[in-house]
Amino acid sequence: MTLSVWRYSHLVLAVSSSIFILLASITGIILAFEPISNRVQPYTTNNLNEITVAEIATTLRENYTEIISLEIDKNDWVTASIIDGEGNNEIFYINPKTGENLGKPTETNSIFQFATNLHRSLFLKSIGRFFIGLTSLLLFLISITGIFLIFKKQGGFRGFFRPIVKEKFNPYYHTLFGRWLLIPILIITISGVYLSLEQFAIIPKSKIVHQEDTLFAEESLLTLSQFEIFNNTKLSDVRKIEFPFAEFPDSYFLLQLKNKEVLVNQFNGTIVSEFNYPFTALISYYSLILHTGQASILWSIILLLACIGILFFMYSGFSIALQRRKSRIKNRFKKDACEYVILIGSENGNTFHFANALHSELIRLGKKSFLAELNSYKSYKNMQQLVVMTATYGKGEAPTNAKKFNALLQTHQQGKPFDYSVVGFGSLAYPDFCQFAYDVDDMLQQHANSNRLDNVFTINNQSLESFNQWLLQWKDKENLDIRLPSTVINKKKRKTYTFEVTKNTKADEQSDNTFLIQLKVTLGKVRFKSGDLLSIVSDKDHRERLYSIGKSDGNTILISVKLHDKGYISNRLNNLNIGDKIECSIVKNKGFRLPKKAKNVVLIATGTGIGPYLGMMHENNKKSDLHLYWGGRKKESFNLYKKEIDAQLEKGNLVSLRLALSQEQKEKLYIQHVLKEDGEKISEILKNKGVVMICGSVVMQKEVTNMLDEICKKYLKKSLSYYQNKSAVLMDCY
Ligand SMILES: Cc1cc2nc3c(=O)[nH]c(=O)nc-3n(C[C@H](O)[C@H](O)[C@H](O)COP(=O)(O)O)c2cc1C
Repeated sequence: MTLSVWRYSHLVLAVSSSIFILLASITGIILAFEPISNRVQPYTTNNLNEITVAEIATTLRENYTEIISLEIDKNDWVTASIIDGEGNNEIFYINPKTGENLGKPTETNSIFQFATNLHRSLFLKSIGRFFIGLTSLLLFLISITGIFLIFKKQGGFRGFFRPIVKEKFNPYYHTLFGRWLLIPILIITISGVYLSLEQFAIIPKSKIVHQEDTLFAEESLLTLSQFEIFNNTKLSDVRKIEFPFAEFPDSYFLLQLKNKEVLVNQFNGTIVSEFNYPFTALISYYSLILHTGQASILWSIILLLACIGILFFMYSGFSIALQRRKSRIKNRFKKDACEYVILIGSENGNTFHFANALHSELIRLGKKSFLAELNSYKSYKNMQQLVVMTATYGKGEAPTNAKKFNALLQTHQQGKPFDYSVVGFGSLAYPDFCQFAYDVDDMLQQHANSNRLDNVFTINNQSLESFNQWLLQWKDKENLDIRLPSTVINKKKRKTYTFEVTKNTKADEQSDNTFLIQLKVTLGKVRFKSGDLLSIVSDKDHRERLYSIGKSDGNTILISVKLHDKGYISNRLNNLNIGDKIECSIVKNKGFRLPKKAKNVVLIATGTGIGPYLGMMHENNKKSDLHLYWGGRKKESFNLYKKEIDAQLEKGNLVSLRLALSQEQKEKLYIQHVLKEDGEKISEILKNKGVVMICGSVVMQKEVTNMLDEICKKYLKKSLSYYQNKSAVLMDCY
């Protein structure tokens, strides 16, 4: 079954039952407090497993003249029903150890009564009960479809417990909490359905008929404390004890235990009849206990969390669905009238956001642009430019709305030649980064009349900065004055801090136009770790630039920057002098931190990608063995970092260093070549639970991951994705 069918069922079930689920969860939250509040009542006893039936029966006989019954409810409160000296029936809680009267049972708190009625029947008697039962069933089906969605998301059955890639808040926590609360929710729903079926007598309640002994044995008078069955039975196993109503041989003790009922001769304690409850009665008993959370505070807390979780799932689920709905397409012109065609491949709607931005800019510039999903690919009579923007899902597969593209491409031909560009949206956290974009590029290359304008451009984590980079290069080729609309730029505001420059090496003093700048926050404390990102927003075009940071002495930030001629922010940073101030914010990047547990870590970087590693070496107080591979152009290129690296080598914070200096010999030597030479060592590290980290450009990342894949296949007989799935390969590339 396809992803969309599961997703559609999940959503339809949720929408159709949302009001009832809402009511059931809110009342469920209130009711979860009932067993918790009951537990703190003075009648609650925690030692029922230390008291035998013989002890309590003897105590009661000593204290009261006539006893009718003794009952232990789901809160472990013990109630005695007796006839007093004046012949009145009295019911009260007792201390099971001493038999002391602890007071009369009080009415259930009115809030709990109200919530119980609403939860059970919506105050609508049978009809309400029916809807509540149905809601349980629907919630059960929602959970089942949810399980399949998690399988799909995590790349199969085995991936169920794998770490979830952290994307946006709602999808991430919807999946994470979904996994945690799955079992309690399944238990709530199955027990709810069972109790409803029983209410409507679809599952019959079992009746017990004892086969009584007709000999009515009266001989061998024993005291209650001598009854074997009474001595062998603890109160924790008892639900109710009915005492004999008269001193006749055909009047027995009736012991209702958790799993059976026993008739006991009142004179000698022999078992007259014993009846194990049928399976249905046990299920009924445990359904009630599990559904209400009585009998265990821990379980009632879990139920409480599950009900809160259900409310969160409703909120996050609907907002995910809304986000997808936002990806509606609005076209002003007919498809055959347009010179620009933008085709989208998207699962969760984010790619639409970018495609819409380009589409509206083209319209603003008076161009005729047509927007469509990849699955609606047709022939476009006047198309001159095709832009495909697509996400990748699963194991490098097409998103749902792009699955048919390949087939459609074979069916629909384009009459005129056209240029095309492919922009891949993906995440480096997945083994097959933007794979579907590369596949689309291959498909289009085979297509008659197509002319590829540029290589596939990949965008990690919906980076606005990368999208803008692509837009700049594309608009130059198209000679268009495109600007990113503010709806795209102002996605979210981050908390900013004022930083002061404490060191700046300046680009003109180094080869390769790179420099190292050190910043310290001026006021308050800002928390960050090496590998996090520093965000600087340009006051000119309001675009955000992100730099990987290293954490250095005294909570200072260290970044390595390449100066670009036209780069506004890199020029601004380069021109800063010691003592100058700059406003920046910190973006947490938890997926790219120095691993706490790995004994060996391989650090791979080219150029300024070394920045976070400078901090990581500094932070390496657990003394993992760090092995650095760095790629640059010349010997002098490394001078900027040499002093610091030598110091770290000396301290033992860095164990080995290998440089790949491309222009220092006749044949170009790149970082992947050096990695190949050290293939065996790297494979040993991966095999022994070590971690490989990669930081730098996406181009380098592609070469390096290809080489690592080769190494893994050669030495470990496994592909790199095996280690990526185990979070043994961390990447931060741009
Ligand atoms: C379940 C799941 C699987 C993904 N698989 C990949 C993948 O294999 N390769 C990749 O580059 N990105 C992968 N991604 C990242 C998405 O392609 C990326 O976040 C994209 O920007 C989402 O765009 P959309 O919201 O338009 O669907 C995956 C994301 C999710 C949630």
